[in-house]
Amino acid sequence: FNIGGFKIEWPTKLEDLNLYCKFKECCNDNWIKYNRVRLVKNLTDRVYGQPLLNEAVDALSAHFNPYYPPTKALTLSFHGMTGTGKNFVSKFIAESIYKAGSKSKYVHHFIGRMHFSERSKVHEYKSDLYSWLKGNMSDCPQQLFIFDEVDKIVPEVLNAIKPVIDYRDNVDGIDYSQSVFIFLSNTGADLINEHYYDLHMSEGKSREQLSLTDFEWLIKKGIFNEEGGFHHSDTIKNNLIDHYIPFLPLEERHIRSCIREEFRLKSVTNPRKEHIEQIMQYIEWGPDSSKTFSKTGCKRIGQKVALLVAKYYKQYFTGRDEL
Ligand SMILES: Nc1ncnc2c1ncn2[C@@H]1O[C@H](COP(=O)(O)OP(=O)(O)OP(=O)(O)O)[C@@H](O)[C@H]1O
Repeated sequence: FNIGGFKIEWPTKLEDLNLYCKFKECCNDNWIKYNRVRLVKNLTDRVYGQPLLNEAVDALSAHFNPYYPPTKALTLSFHGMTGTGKNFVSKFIAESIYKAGSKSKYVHHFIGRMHFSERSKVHEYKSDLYSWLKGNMSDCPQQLFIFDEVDKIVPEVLNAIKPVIDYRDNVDGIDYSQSVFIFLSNTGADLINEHYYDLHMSEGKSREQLSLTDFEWLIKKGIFNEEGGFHHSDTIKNNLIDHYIPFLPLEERHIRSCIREEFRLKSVTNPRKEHIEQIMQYIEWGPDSSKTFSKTGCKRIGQKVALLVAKYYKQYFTGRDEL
């Protein structure tokens, strides 16, 4: 409407009100801005034994390069055994893009076993997923979708996202190219572990000397053939996954670092040696005879440390010896 010759437009969405976006998350640069430095710092300081993540960082930096807008959604597929850091790293990625981190309304987390596991519902899942993605992206094109436990997703469901992650500017008038999809699974973990073990033992390569090409072909072959969400999937057939990132199995030095970090998070900067050893007792090692890797990575270490800190609270925080 017009007041004294000034044209005033009534906002159609709450987000059009500047004040609203100061306090509530909106789809703009104040709330969504990729921060490479923050991501690198978190990965370097807090994630142990995964040097190949550098490639994921480069992929994200290229995707968010303001001078070369992306031509398709970025798709990363993380593979590795349990407790090696797939969810942990996804959280840091969310924090590097969204001010609100994983709590952002633009970050979506699906869990295979919980959301897409019933074979009889495959058609329903596909159409629901497609319309849901479309709805969200029409609201804001910069979304992060994390699909956890892809190996538990009924095969074919993920074919529904093919049009969304394909090389197209827009589908039905919606721009999908700015979004990021991360798929997490244990699929291919045995192949990754065996291959790493071979490279390490027979060729003497350290994990820092490895590159993505040592693993990508292996993972791609494995996930296409193994049961699960990518089994014979169109997404793989059409090369729509941009990078397959292997999460390497963790060794003793990494597990010790995880234990120390968990103590630090509970304000214990100088844990007792015997307490560290006590937690090491819980860890199961493999493969069979060599016992080089933790079978559960750093999973559950946080809970074990919490238990010890609670039990020895007085010793740690008051300097007194009684329990
Ligand atoms: N590489 C790592 N460096 C440091 N901490 C780690 C690492 N891997 C796992 N952790 C610790 O273990 C916890 C569990 O790891 P996370 O949930 O990321 O495992 P995951 O690979 O996603 O396992 P799953 O396949 O079972 O889902 C993390 O919250 C983190 O505290």
